[in-house]
Amino acid sequence: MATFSEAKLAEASPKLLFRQLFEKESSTYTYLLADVGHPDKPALLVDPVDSTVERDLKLVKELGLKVTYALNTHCHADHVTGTGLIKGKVPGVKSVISKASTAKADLHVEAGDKIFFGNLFLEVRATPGHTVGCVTYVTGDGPDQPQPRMAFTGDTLLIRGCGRTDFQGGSSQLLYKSVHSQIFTLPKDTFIYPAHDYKGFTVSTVGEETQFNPRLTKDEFAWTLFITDLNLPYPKKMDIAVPANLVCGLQDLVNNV
Ligand SMILES: N[C@@H](CCC(=O)N[C@@H](CSS)C(=O)NCC(=O)O)C(=O)O
Ligand SMILES: [Fe+2]
Repeated sequence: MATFSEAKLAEASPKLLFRQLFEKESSTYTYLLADVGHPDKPALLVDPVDSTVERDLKLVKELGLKVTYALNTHCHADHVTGTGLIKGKVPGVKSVISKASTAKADLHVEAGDKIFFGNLFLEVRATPGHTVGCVTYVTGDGPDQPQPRMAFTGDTLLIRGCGRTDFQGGSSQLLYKSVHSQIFTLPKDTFIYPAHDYKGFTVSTVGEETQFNPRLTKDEFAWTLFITDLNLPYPKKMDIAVPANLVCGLQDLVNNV
């Protein structure tokens, strides 16, 4: 006979709680997702920043959620990830990043992998180009999963923009291919949630970006000319951020061991 909690779990229908959080210094978005239809309210954080971990975990506590995973879309160059700090503060949280990133984490993911939180999940799409290990996390496809779908594109696709391709194994050819084959092929109503915004946008859709993204609507020749002539200064924190993010944001602890 099923116990009360097993029966409750079997009955539980997935229900997404979603919050978009912003870190001003690096213009980074962190996303909080939880299955609040599940008795444990399991949650995950995508691209947390070290300086806003306290804020994010306070919100998690207020909402009665249980964080199980802290994910990165890639090894960031402009800010230090909060995943290591979160692991230290919330026992049991597993850090997640792509295998191709070569960064330290509890879980290394590849294309097609699914990360479950309750009865909801994010699916991994490999979207290299901004860095060699960039991935896009897409909400699940299926009758119980939230619709329209949501794509957490990291720095691969920004709203009306995209990530630079001039460091960390970046490749303009790969970024173009990743966006066109892995993101623009999603249903048109799929929401685009990027890791940064420098222009005041919060959300877009696949349909909007396929029409209005000034970079990725170019043909491949015009795109290559454009992106190779971008000439952006390197991120100010790059020399601190990249080595720290290769060890889950815990460079100081690792160096002091
Ligand atoms: N000024 C910022 C860094 C800005 C920057 O280079 N952003 C990256 C994403 S973070 S790795 C990028 O790809 N930008 C594309 C663009 O078109 O702006 C700093 O100093 O941190
Ligand atoms: Fe980046």
